[in-house]
Amino acid sequence: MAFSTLQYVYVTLAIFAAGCVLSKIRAHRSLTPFPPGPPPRFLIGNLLDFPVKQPWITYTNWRKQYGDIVYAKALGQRVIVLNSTKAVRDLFEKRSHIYSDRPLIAMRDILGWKFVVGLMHYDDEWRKNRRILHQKYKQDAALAYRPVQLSKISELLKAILRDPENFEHHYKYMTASIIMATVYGYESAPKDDTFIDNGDKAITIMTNSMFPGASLVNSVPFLKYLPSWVPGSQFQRRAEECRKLTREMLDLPFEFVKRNMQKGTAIPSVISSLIQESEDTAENEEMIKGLGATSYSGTSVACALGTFFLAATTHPDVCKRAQAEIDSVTGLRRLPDYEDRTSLPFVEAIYREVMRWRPAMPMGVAHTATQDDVYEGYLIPKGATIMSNIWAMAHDPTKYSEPDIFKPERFLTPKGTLNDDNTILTFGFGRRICIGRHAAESTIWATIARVLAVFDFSYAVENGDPVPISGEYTDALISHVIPFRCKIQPRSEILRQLIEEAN
Ligand code: HEM
Repeated sequence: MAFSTLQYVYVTLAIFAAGCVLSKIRAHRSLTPFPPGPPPRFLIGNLLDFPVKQPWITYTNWRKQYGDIVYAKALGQRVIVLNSTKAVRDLFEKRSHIYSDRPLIAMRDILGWKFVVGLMHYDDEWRKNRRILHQKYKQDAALAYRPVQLSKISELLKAILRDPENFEHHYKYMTASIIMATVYGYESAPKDDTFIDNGDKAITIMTNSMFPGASLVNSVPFLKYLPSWVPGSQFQRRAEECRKLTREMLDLPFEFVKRNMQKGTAIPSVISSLIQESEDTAENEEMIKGLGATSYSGTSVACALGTFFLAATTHPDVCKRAQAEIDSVTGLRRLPDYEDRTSLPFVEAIYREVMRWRPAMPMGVAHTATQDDVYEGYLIPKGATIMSNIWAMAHDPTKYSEPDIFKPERFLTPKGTLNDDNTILTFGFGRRICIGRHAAESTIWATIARVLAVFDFSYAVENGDPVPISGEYTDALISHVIPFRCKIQPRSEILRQLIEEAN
């Protein structure tokens, strides 16, 4: 059909108008500066500035130099680091319609972790998955997991009593076994459990690979097309191993539940209820597998527990004060329970301080903006990787004096009651806030209360000298204290008996 003269005029005017709008946007964008940041180098930008070791410490130092919002760029990847609670709340919460997406992290797909809700794009698939998981982990739903949590904590107390030197293995194992029991109705073997070991290895590879500086392919995504024998693409071999472990992590526990459901022996669990509630299609099956494996994100609980064991060993005064408080409530006749929580303000303060002092995910999980935005006069470009530096917020000296010191009293009023600072920053922000935070909190709080109720901590002694503890942490997205030695013993004979009788 031929255009009339009038149609030509309309089309020309429309193109002219669109051109004006676009050039206005470009002009606006070029006038608005990026936030300050380290000066880029020729061609490679800030590639060498992205730290691999303890990135949160470098980013916190950047705050002193460049402020609360820092910008860096390497090979096309734009990174914004938010170093203050205000900036994070302003963007991730007040403008959550723009800031709830996740950046494209090349390693996510290469490692086979597309299914995990925490790394999905802000789209309908994420909405559907998040809604389902929310039903299973919201505050009142999480109450259902308490009996399993308490019984696994009792097993932990017994394991420490029997074999105190391996306390790290015991609390990590407990964390994983709570997930396996609640998510799959699966009782894990005391050690060398295939489900737990597979998941652990896959998560370790994944969380070590997620930061911008952790693997070159995160900055240069086309490297993923290189075969593994090409120098610089060693990550392909690691990825192959991770994909195999991840596939097993998705399939094996799911098949275990399905088999037991067919035999009529399945223990009720998150996965058995999802199977019952959904239509039996291949698509649903894959989604349920992904939801099950997403729950492995809960292993960050172990990092918080590692911090608690570290603080308990290095702060005997804190333990003594907590124990006096617990004894006054339990009368040394029973273990503390969730009903005692409001009567134990100092134990609560320890929980808050454990989460603040060494946040398990010091850089949170990166968000991205779905459109260009301007904040405090700076351009936040669409698609930039935006990291919340939870470490910097939790160590802000204007809010927490002597932030590097473990001091639970900072959460108490002079009268000894709790103050109103009850936000746990390390669970993240906005629409992507941690789904499992209520379940995580129950496990961590009850472990702290029960372990302190029955055990004393001190430094391990070798040749008459205390064995020093470095107190250093791993560099990954989920950061764990480097293994250390300590001495753990029951506080008294009566309490030893209480541990042996606990169930
Ligand atoms: C100490 C323990 C935990 C910590 C520190 C933690 C921390 C976090 C953080 C920082 C985020 C990202 C928030 C953001 O984007 O701003 C997150 C997301 C998430 N967490 Fe946790 N988490 C913990 C335990 C758990 C547990 C027990 C589960 C069990 C289901 C869980 C499931 C999830 C899921 C599914 C997401 C993704 C949410 C989304 O992207 O929509 N987490 N968590």
